[in-house]
Amino acid sequence: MSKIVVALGGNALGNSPEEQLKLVQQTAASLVGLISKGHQVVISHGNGPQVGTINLAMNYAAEHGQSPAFPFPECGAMSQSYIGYHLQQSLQNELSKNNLTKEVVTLVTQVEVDPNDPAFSNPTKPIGSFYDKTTAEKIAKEKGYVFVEDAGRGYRRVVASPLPKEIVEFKSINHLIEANTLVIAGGGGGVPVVKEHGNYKGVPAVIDKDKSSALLAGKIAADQLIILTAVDYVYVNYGKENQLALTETNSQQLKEYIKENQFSKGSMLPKVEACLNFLDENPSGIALITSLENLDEALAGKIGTRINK
Ligand SMILES: Nc1ncnc2c1ncn2[C@@H]1O[C@H](COP(=O)(O)OP(=O)(O)O)[C@@H](O)[C@H]1O
Ligand SMILES: NC(=O)OP(=O)(O)O
Repeated sequence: MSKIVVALGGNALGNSPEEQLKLVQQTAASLVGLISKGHQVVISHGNGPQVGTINLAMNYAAEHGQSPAFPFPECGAMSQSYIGYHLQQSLQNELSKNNLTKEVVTLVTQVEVDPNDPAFSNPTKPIGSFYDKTTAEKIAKEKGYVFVEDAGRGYRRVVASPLPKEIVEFKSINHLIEANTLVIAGGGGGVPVVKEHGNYKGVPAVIDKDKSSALLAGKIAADQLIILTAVDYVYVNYGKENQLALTETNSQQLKEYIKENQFSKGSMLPKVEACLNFLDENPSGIALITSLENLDEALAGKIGTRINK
């Protein structure tokens, strides 16, 4: 039996609640397949597009006098319950279909960050929709948001993405795992909080969920970290004619590729860094980066980038 942390990419979860539910249902079938083989699975997920959409909607309602203003950390918490609800329901239905008895729970998770993290003055985390350059420039002017080009897919608003330091609810997550409950935790990387005079306080940022998932995987001594996104492999020379899929690789080789700037900031780079962090914590572990839609094929060893220490 292996202990496996599976992190679902926010961008791989579609563009609407309907698309997301369909993709989550499909992934739930693969995850329950793992559980039925006796593996212990812990689930986390991203929230980039979702928290951006929630924030946009809340700001719009507030600007039109139809709702009070909702701070950014509250939007992060909403994204955890929105995605957690889809995951929870899909997993419950799939477990029941397979005659498996297991509790499923989503834990609203706060993750402590350093208030002096330099990330607060250098936004890198893409959130919300993709825009063309002209529209992005117009919104940036109107709202003061920062936009960047995101891995060849268009322009997106970026927010600060401080490093995760501590998972506030870690003990509860661990109790639930030990009680054989299927836990969904650390959604959207966790709602970022700082400690002020001994009290936690939410801060406007989006923690990279791959980094939080790696932290969680290290803390529970997971054997595997599986990062599910929109591409089947990590590539070198991504998007170029000589693009090459990495099937088996290791920390040393990936560090060399990072030096060559092979992985885009705010998308593939944090995933690769998260895998390196996990393998530093657990050198006998395995990290896998592959697509959400083809998880079964990846679990069968047919696709995906496998990373060893
Ligand atoms: N070297 C690379 N190999 C594979 N994908 C890359 C690479 N560089 C950038 N990407 C982009 O990174 C994306 C995954 O990051 P992102 O969309 O932020 O993930 P998530 O699914 O966690 O939301 C891929 O869909 C791809 O567009
Ligand atoms: N929070 C986070 O890392 O989200 P994505 O997976 O959507 O980038």
